[in-house]
Amino acid sequence: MTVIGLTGGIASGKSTVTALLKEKGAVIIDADKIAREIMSKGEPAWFEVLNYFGDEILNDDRSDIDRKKLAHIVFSDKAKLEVLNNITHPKIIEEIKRQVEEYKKAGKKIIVIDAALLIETGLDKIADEVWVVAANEDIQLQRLMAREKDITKDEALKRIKSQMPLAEKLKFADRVIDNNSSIEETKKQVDKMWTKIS
Ligand SMILES: CC(C)(COP(=O)(O)OP(=O)(O)OC[C@H]1O[C@@H](n2cnc3c(N)ncnc32)[C@H](O)[C@@H]1O)[C@@H](O)C(=O)NCCC(=O)NCCS
Ligand SMILES: Nc1ncnc2c1ncn2[C@@H]1O[C@H](COP(=O)(O)OP(=O)(O)OP(=O)(O)O)[C@@H](O)[C@H]1O
Repeated sequence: MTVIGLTGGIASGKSTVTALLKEKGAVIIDADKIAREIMSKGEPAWFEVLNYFGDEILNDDRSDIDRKKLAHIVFSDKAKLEVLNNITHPKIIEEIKRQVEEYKKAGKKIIVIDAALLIETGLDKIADEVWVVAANEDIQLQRLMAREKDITKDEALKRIKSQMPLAEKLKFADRVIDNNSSIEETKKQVDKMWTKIS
């Protein structure tokens, strides 16, 4: 049984790599999905987030948090990002740990935690191995802007800069997947790594 902590900057290719690992039989714990769930309407984080950021972060029919509005606020203001992190991270960490235990009990052999903030949240400590998906900042920016059509270059850069630099992340890496070239090249690296762990 191996717990892999898969990390990398925004749009570095984590989802692309986890999709390949899933095809091979790994189970995936997606931190972004958990973050959305713990902040959905009526959940404790929903109330805490609204309490601090106010109703203006709601969408027009007030049925949900407008993630674009919230992103605009927190990625332009370090202190506010820290408040959001302080509200959400303990809950995300708790849920990820719960899922890891559940999968272990179910006898799953390879468990992957897909989290951009794996190291920042200390979740690397519950992983047997840390894998870093590496993409240079210009590639990250290019792919992020192609994926999120309505994000401005300034917003994209702010989000990239709000994260731990790749060079720092690499210090924690047991394995590195270079995702600067084609998906085919990335797949070859993942295939090789899979044979080593399975
Ligand atoms: C700010 C929010 C509303 C923006 O939502 P949006 O739908 O635009 O983005 P999404 O949640 O899909 O995240 C996309 C990527 O943004 C980056 N990102 C998200 N949160 C953060 C953060 N707190 N700090 C730095 N980067 C972040 C990550 O690379 C992530 O993969 C949302 O990201 C959020 O609630 N973040 C706080 C929770 C968190 O830390 N999530 C990441 C867990 S690893
Ligand atoms: N090697 C590649 N060549 C071309 N495009 C790629 C490659 N790898 C990923 N992409 C594309 O780049 C974008 C970002 O990749 P992906 O969504 O896998 O990154 P991520 O790290 O999971 O992002 P996030 O931090 O937002 O969760 C996607 O649109 C994806 O299809």
